[in-house]
Amino acid sequence: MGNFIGGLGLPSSCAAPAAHIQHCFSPQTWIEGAALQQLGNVAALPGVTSVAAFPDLHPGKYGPTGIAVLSERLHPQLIGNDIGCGMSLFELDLPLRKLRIDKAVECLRRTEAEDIDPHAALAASDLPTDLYPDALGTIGGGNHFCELQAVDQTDAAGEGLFDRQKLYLLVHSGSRGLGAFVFGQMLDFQSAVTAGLDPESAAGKDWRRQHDICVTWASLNRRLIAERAASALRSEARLVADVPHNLVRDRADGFVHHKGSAAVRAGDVAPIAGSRASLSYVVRALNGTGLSLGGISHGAGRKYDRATMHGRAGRNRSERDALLRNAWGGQLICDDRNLVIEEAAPAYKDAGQVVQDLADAALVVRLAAMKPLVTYKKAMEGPPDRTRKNPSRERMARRANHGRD
Ligand SMILES: Nc1nc2c(ncn2[C@@H]2O[C@H](COP(=O)(O)O)[C@@H](O)[C@H]2O)c(=O)[nH]1
Ligand SMILES: [Mn+2]
Repeated sequence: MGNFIGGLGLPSSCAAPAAHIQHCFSPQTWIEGAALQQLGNVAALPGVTSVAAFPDLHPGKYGPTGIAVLSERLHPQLIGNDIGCGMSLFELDLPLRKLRIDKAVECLRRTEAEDIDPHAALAASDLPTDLYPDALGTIGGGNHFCELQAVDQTDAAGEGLFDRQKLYLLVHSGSRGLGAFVFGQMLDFQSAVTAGLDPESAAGKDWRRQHDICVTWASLNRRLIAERAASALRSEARLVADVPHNLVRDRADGFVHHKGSAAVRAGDVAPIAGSRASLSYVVRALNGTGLSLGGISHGAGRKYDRATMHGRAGRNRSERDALLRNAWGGQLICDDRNLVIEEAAPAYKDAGQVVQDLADAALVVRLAAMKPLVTYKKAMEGPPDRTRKNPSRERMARRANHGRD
C-alpha cells in the first residue's frame, strides 16, 4: 500500500484518473497550495466524477473545506465529524433602536441556561427522544457561534427582505457529540476511509441513515440555540434561512458531498459568514448553482491556521483587549483566551471577495451585508471521549450496529 497523502487517507498508489474540477473562484482570491493539493486528491477518490471548489477553499484535516463532490460511492471522510453543520439566520422581533450592547452581552451569556424541552423537541422532529438531549441547544466550541447582527447595507435584490430597524441572529453549529460519534465509528472501519462505501452495502446504508439523523438533529440544534438566545433577549426568533454545509445530497447520477459548502437550490436565501469583526452577507442562489453541484460558499474560509494566528494577533494585552471589540461597537463573549486569538478576524479571508467571486461566477446575487454586534463563542472542546459511558451514545451505537430499535 502507498503512502497516505494530504490527510485524505488516499493511498498514493491508487492513481485513478482524476475527475474534472470546477474552480468557482477568481485569481484575486487567496487559495493555499495545500488546499489545491488536497483538492487534487479528492478528485482522484474512487467513484468521484466531478468536483466544484469555492473561494473559501482551505486545507482541512481529512480533506479541503469549501468543496462539493459528486461521487458514485459514499465518502464519510469527506463530510467529517460535524455532520449537518450549517448556518441559520433568524429575524428577531426586537428593534435595533432598543439595543444596549452591554446589556445584550449579559443576556446572551445566559443563552445556554435558558429553559428548553429537548425531549419534546426531538419527538417533534421525529428523532428518538434520548438522542443526545443534553447537547441540544448548545453551540459547541471552535468557530461555532451565535451572533447578534444588524443590517449594514441592503442590495437592490434584497430590498424589502431585510429590515434595517430589526436585529438578526446568525447561528453556526452542527451535530455536536452525535456527529462525532458517527464519524468515530466510521474511522474504525478502515476500508471506508480509503475507498469510501458502496451506497447499496449494509455499511453504506447504515452510515447514510445515521448521517440523515445527524442532519436533522443539527438543524434542530440551531433552532433551539436561536430560541434560547431570543428568550435570553426577551424576544422571539423567526427563521429566515437554514442552510447546512456538511452533508450528502442525492442526485440521479450519484451523491453530492458538501464539505464546507452551503447546499442550496436556485432561489434559496443563504448566509455567508465573514468573521466576528467583519461583515457577513446574505445571498440568493441562482440557476448557475446547477453547474456547481448545488454548492456555494458558506463563509469566508480560513486564511491562517490556529497555530499561526498566535504570532499574528493578540501579542500583548492591549491587542488582546482590542480583539474583544469591533468597528461597529460590537463585542465578543468568549472566555477562552486562545480562541479569541485563533478566531480573530485576520484568521479569515475577505467574505466580500468570496461573495464577489460567487456573483461573478453567476452562482449568487447579493441581498444584504450584516454587521456583527454581539458574538458568543464557546471554549474549544477536546476530541470526543469515546470510552466514557454515555447511555444515549450507547443506544446510538446499538442502532448503528443492529439497525433501528
Ligand atoms: N459572522 C461570523 N462569522 C464567523 C465567525 N467565526 C467564523 N466565522 C465564519 O464562519 C465560517 C465557518 O466555517 P466552518 O468551516 O467552520 O463551517 C468561517 O469560514 C468564517 O468565515 C464569527 O465569530 N462571526
Ligand atoms: Mn460549519
